Amino acid sequence: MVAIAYEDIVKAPKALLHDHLDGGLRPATIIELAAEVGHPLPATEPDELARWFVSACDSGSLERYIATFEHTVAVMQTESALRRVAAECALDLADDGVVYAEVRFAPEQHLNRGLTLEQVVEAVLAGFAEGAERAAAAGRPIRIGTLLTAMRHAARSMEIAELAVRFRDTGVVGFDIAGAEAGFPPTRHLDAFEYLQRENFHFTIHAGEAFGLPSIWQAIQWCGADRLGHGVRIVDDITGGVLGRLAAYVRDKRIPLELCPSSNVQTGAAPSIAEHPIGLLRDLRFRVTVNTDNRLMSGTSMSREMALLVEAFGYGWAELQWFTINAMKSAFIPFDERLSIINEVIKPAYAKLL
Ligand SMILES: O=c1[nH]cnc2c1ncn2[C@H]1C[C@H](O)[C@@H](CO)O1
Ligand SMILES: [Zn+2]
Repeated sequence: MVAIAYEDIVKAPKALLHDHLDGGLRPATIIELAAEVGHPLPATEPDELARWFVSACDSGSLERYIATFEHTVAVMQTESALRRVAAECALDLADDGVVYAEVRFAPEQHLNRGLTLEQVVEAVLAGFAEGAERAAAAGRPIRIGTLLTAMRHAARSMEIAELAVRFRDTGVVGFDIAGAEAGFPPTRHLDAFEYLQRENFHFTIHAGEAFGLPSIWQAIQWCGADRLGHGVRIVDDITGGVLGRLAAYVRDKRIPLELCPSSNVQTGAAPSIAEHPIGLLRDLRFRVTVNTDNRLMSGTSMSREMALLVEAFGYGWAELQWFTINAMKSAFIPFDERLSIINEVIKPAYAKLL
């Protein structure tokens, strides 16, 4: 098999479903914005700060990993900062060859300097639009959908779900809950999920990352999640290649798994990339997608995640196309729009590579 060059992975179109806005800031931007608001940082030089995030997140604990977001959330408290961070996010993803991305963030975390929830969402949407416009002008078109996240330890999920529905025609394509998983089961937010179902809206739930099967079961069978954020611990219901009832349900219903290999190794959800359950789940034909989670905290990108899998599992273009089409099929934008990206952008590009 011919080895795949990293530059070629960058050029190939990729689709990303699980990326946090506050987990993907440019280190230099954090430093500039922190200076403006007087927020103290653990490092003051971009490369050093980048290394600090990755090593602080390498602890094997989701809670300690999430604690590092203190430094990104602190500098995302004004309309101009939110707009800039969102625009740079769109540009960075487009530069990495991402043609479709769903980027999520929790509006409730950006109210410390007096913004309203609406102002926060409007600023981020304006930033994505600006970034996507600049990327298209540079010859790298990208479509970005926004997901609004509610924090699972807090009690604002209903309010955030209503906010998401209010912005459904202006760029918000779905809803999510995130934050520490152990002790905060999805059913805590059942009213929000039931509301979203009545509204015919889409949502994913972080589940099966730091907690196991009960979390996945609740997310799907109680809350009605369209997709699983991570969902990697579904392997606990697979023994010797034999699927238990929950794993069988997830596979039979083609429930998309938003797998995030590097992030999972950092938080201890997987021992290494080579031993990541993505290998098994792909072999068993689950609806597997590859994602970044937090590019800053993992020092990663979509191309890097793909390259790590190529190296660890010997994947070729056929597998990379499969992951990409799986993600595009599982996106929260309308079916006809998904199909046109698959048929007009993804398939023609991979046809030249296969
Ligand atoms: O992988 C994750 N699991 C649970 N929560 C997460 C993960 N990555 C980021 N978060 C949290 C921290 C962010 O501040 C929040 C919204 O993006 O979501
Ligand atoms: Zn996440």
